[in-house]
Formats: sequence, C-alpha cells, structure tokens
Amino acid sequence: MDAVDDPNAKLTVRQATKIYRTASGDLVAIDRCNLDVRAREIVSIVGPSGCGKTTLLWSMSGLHGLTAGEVRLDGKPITGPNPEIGMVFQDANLLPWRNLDSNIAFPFEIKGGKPDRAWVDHLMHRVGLDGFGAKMPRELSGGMQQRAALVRALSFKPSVLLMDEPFGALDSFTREEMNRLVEEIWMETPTTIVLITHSIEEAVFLSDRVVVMSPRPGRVASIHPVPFPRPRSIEIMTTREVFDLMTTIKLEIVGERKSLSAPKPAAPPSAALDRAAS
Ligand SMILES: Nc1ncnc2c1ncn2[C@@H]1O[C@H](COP(=O)(O)OP(=O)(O)OP(=O)(O)O)[C@@H](O)[C@H]1O
Repeated sequence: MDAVDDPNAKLTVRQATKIYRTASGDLVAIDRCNLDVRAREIVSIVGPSGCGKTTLLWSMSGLHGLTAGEVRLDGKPITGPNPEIGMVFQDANLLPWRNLDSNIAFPFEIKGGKPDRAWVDHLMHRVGLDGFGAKMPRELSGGMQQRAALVRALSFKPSVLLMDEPFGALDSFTREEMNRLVEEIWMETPTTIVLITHSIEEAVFLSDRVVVMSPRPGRVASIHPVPFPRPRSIEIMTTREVFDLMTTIKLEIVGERKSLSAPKPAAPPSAALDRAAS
C-alpha cells in the first residue's frame, strides 16, 4: 500500500524494510511498509504469525534499525530510543528484587532523574494499584503486573505508546478488563497508541483503525476504520456492525494464511533484496 503523507501524522512509516541476516540466509521480515498513525489515534496491527508485526513495531520504537526506509516521529527520523515513546510488552518485565515503586523509578534512576510522584500516584490509582507500591512482583497476579508495566510506561508521559501483544498472556476476563482500562486512560489522556494483537476483538474494541499485514515479507495489506463510538460498551461490541467488521478482518487474515501455505509462482526479487545484495 503506497501512502501519501498525512498532515496529521504523529508517526510516519515509509518504505520500511527489514532483512535479518541469519545462518541460513537473509530473511525479509517486512518489505516496503507504509503507514501513518495520527496524533491521539489508536491503531492495531494484526496479521498471520510471523508476518513482521513485532519487527515493524520495534522499528517504530527506534530499538531496531531498518535495512531500508524510515520511521518519523513528528516529522523527524527516529534513529534510536526516544523518551517520547513508551513501550509495553507481553511480559511485564518487572525486576523481581524490586518492589513496584522501585520498579517504576528504575528507568528514571538509570537516566539520573526521578518520576513525577503525583503523576505516578494518579496512574497507580487509575489502574487500581493504590497501596500496592511496596509489593514485590511475585506477590502480584499477571494482570496486576501488567497494570504496573502500564504505569511504568506512562510515567514518562510519552506522546506515543507502543504495545506488543500486551495482554496476550492474560485470561480472557482480565484481558477485557485491561482493554477497558486502556480505553478509559486513553480517553482521559489521549496518547498515540500502536498495538499489536492476535485478538481481532481486542483490535476492534480498542482501535480507531485496524491494520492488516500480509504474510512475510510483511506489508500493509489493508486498513479498516473502526467508526464505533466510545466508550465501547458490551452493547456496541455485540452489534451486527462490529460482528461484520471482525468477520471481514478474520477472513482477510485467514485468506492471507492460505496464500502463505499455497505454492507460490516464482516472484521477481523485491527491491529490498536487490538493495541488500548490492
Ligand atoms: N532477530 C531476528 N533474527 C532473525 N529472524 C528474525 C528475528 N526476529 C524476527 N525474525 C523473523 O522475522 C519474521 C517476522 O518476525 P516478527 O516477530 O516480526 O513477526 P510477528 O508477526 O510479530 O510474529 P508473531 O505474530 O508470531 O509474534 C519471522 O519469520 C521471524 O522468525
């Protein structure tokens, strides 16, 4: 999908290509991806396993370099980790020997600073962790650890939050609770959010737009606007329109999977491979 610069874009991905050099040869994970994410928008990225979702998200974070193409934040190329960008992963990644307060303070310590205590207290209250600051990670459920990871990511007041399958390890009830919490926090303090998920329901519940990626090498195959009002109640999520949208996206991904397993005619080498070889 080719893209023209969106004047309201917060994040701009242009011709993003990533080739991993592996022992068995070069692997093109994503190939000329284009995407604009607008300020204060929630965008989910879905697609078949291995299509390059994480690769794309990490390139947005600046933690992984691209082989070709670029990602821009507010028009400026992202070339490394950026304080404007927070991240949440499937694993809460809390240091087991530090309590919650100290886990949240840790990234600030590394940089030689301190978190804004009032803001952290507000976030802890917001996610339902009031009074849990002195608890060790092992004393908390998976859902509570993910809440703490969310507080840690938001404690920097990032303008962009990247979430890599953040609730994938949680049971479905806790996952829905976390989805509602993210929507509530976002409605109070709109941040630009890009979320990777394997759950179409989660993608539709949370997003303003759902991006479907093609099988590897991943490209943006289609983008679906999600026009339903917020907050997205159970009543909204069980309407015919939501069901139809989820079905369309599911069928598209299944179709993409089928095309992945079907024998493919020899394709001309991509521009990315040409570049890598030269
Ligand atoms: N560091 C790496 N070195 C080599 N290959 C890698 C590396 N990271 C990812 N890959 C490969 O790149 C492809 C895309 O991986 P990626 O994790 O981005 O996909 P994904 O869509 O997030 O997958 P999943 O949905 O299964 O989490 C896969 O084939 C994966 O094996």
